[in-house]
Amino acid sequence: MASALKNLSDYSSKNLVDISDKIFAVVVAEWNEEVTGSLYNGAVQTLLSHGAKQENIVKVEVPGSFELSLGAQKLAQREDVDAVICLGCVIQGETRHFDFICDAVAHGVTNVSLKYDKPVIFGVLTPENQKQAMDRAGGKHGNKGDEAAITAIKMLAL
Ligand SMILES: Nc1c(NC[C@H](O)[C@H](O)[C@H](O)CO)[nH]c(=O)[nH]c1=O
Ligand SMILES: CC(=O)[C@@H](O)COP(=O)(O)O
Repeated sequence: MASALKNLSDYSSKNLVDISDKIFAVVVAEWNEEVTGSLYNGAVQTLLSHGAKQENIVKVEVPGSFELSLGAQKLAQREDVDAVICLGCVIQGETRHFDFICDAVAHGVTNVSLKYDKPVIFGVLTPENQKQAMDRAGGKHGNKGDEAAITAIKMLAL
């Protein structure tokens, strides 16, 4: 369902697990930092509002979304980390580079999650332009960071 039809920050908080002792690693891409910074703020606020402790939220920055997979792997392999949230924004350019990055990070993040049997959340925007990105980073369609954080919490219930 398109974000235009389902706000990214519209979710149910029912029946969530206690996350007061859970450690969340958040890997943030530096590319499009205005957008990814908003995603990060949304994710952290969502985690805190559901009982996570600030000291249990570990932030790691990587250069771009392509590097999110390796950043996620380095954190997922830590026994003390319960879930990893990957945040990025890949904006379409003139060439097919966009496709390769998006495909690589989607597969890479999935592989890390399966390898370490932990939630590794794909919180990566793949917009056509800056406006679409901002609309999904705290704008009219909500915040992808909120969605990524609540997804991590829900996956911890499995
Ligand atoms: N164009 C965007 C990039 N490009 C950089 C790649 O992610 C990567 O860092 C580079 O190819 C070196 O490996 N990254 C984004 O996150 N967003 C973009 O729009
Ligand atoms: C998604 C990208 O890497 C993008 O910024 C590259 O732009 P272009 O395809 O115009 O080189």
